[in-house]
Amino acid sequence: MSRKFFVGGNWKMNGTKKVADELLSNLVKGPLDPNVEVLIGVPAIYLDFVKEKAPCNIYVAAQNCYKTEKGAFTGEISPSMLKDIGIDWVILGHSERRQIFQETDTLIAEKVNHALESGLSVVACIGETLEEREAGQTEAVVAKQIKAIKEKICNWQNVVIAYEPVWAIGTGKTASPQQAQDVHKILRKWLCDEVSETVAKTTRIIYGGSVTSSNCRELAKECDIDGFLVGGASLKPEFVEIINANQ
Ligand SMILES: O=C[C@H](O)COP(=O)(O)O
Repeated sequence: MSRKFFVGGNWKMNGTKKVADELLSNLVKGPLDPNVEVLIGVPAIYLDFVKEKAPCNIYVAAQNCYKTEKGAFTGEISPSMLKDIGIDWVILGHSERRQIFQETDTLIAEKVNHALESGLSVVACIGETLEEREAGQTEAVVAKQIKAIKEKICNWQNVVIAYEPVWAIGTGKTASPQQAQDVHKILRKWLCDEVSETVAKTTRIIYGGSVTSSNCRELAKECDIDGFLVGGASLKPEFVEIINANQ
């Protein structure tokens, strides 16, 4: 069962309308490998603007959403609001949400469940800190994070898992292809043992953490790395090269 390569660019809290236009024209110019699914994670305020302009081969994603449809949750946006403006994807559980905004495994799992039930597809992020890796806890940490999600959802069809070691995000310290492959393999085995063999074989597990045009090809060669979630480099012209890492 083959898994289509998936590359997301997470703009985080960056950009203006002008920058969004430039990034979109870079993607339109491409050319992009047609065998890759491409997503851009856009700040909430620009979602409508970008969705109107993005070509249909680029998924536009929110970077967060809340776990209920509506109500007194000042500052939050709901999956149904995203659907209302034509957005079909959301990134949830990013380490910046976990660390800076104190989002717990449980809250993230609830958000993933509600987003899926509302008809969104989800990039669900997990990953260990440097301290956890050095303490030999990587496997336990990612298993705990993915288990929390498993306990809340019943369908993995619209889920992409992003393994993003916190120590590699925005630091320039990419995981080596072997380090990333080791964790992706553990995650796939976990899915096989705890969910099903089919889910293990079909779910994309993408890597994030200082991916650039210089290291993407080596990472892409690993059999359990099904793509990337790219931060800083998604704001540069080299994002096209990362999308085309398999060519
Ligand atoms: O969502 C993307 C990750 O946080 C990776 O960011 P980065 O490529 O800037 O390290």
